[in-house]
Amino acid sequence: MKIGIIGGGTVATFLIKSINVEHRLPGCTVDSVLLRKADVAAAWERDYGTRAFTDVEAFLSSGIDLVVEAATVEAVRDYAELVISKRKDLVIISVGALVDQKLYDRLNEICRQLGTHIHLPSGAIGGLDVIHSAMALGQLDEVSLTTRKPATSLLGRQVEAREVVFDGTATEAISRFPKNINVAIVLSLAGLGCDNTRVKIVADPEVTKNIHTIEAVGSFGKMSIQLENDPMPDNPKTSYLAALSVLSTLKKQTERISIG
Ligand SMILES: NC(=O)C1=CN([C@@H]2O[C@H](COP(=O)(O)OP(=O)(O)OC[C@H]3O[C@@H](n4cnc5c(N)ncnc54)[C@H](OP(=O)(O)O)[C@@H]3O)[C@@H](O)[C@H]2O)C=CC1
Ligand SMILES: O=C([O-])CC(=O)C(=O)O
Repeated sequence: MKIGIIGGGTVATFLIKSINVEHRLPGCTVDSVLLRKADVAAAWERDYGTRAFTDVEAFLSSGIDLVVEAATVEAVRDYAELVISKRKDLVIISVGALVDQKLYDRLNEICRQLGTHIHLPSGAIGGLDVIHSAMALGQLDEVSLTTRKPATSLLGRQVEAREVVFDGTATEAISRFPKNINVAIVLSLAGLGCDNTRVKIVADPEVTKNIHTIEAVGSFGKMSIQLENDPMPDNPKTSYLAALSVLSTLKKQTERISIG
């Protein structure tokens, strides 16, 4: 499988090192990367021997089978439709873009017409399997997410004491914190939707981890899961688990037996 990555930051670098340098996904290579700056593209070609493009059409024509978006919610808005229209499967990690129901419906319809697939990794959280099962008969009553992160990751400044910086719906949460709460949108899409999923975001001067607590109630019973995620050293907003979840999603594409 020939993979193309959009973005050249923390997750993209983790992927190219894991796949092309450490050969963690046999049969897969990152062949192309789409970046915004020519000097960064030149550095990627030099450092990783991959092809790096600043033009999206050239990137999509480079013989890749599947595209991983590892950039921003804006990049999803700009490129997702084009990628799947060229019959490339797409992995989206900046899931927050899909809070836009019109974009979601358009992408879904193109995939249906062309037989392409969009994969949304579980990212920095867990428990989506439970939410999915609960939704099989639509019997999920409540879902909530409480995210506690270092204040500097959320606000770009330190705070004196623990502070609730947001309490509302997933829809509002992602518009306020587009680089910190993509997890709320994947949770919403699996469950009750973005307007019916409660999100609380807490800036904490004490924590060094990204802590996500997910609670759900339905006909199955109750779920409560807490992740205490180690951050990526290069971008503490992003949890290591989020990068691992993209790698795991790619691995699943190569397997014949699906678990979960
Ligand atoms: N679903 C989940 O659970 C999680 C999702 N995320 C999301 O994953 C995404 C990637 O995270 P991370 O790698 O840590 O972020 P980084 O900020 O480290 O990297 C983002 C990269 O994207 C590049 N970029 C931005 N816009 C474009 C564009 N239009 N075309 C090509 N490249 C672009 C930036 O390059 P430059 O600005 O230099 O051009 C930068 O290199 C983020 O949106 C993040 O919020 C993160 C954690 C969890
Ligand atoms: O990585 C995390 O812990 C969560 C995150 O940034 C996001 O969902 O955008």
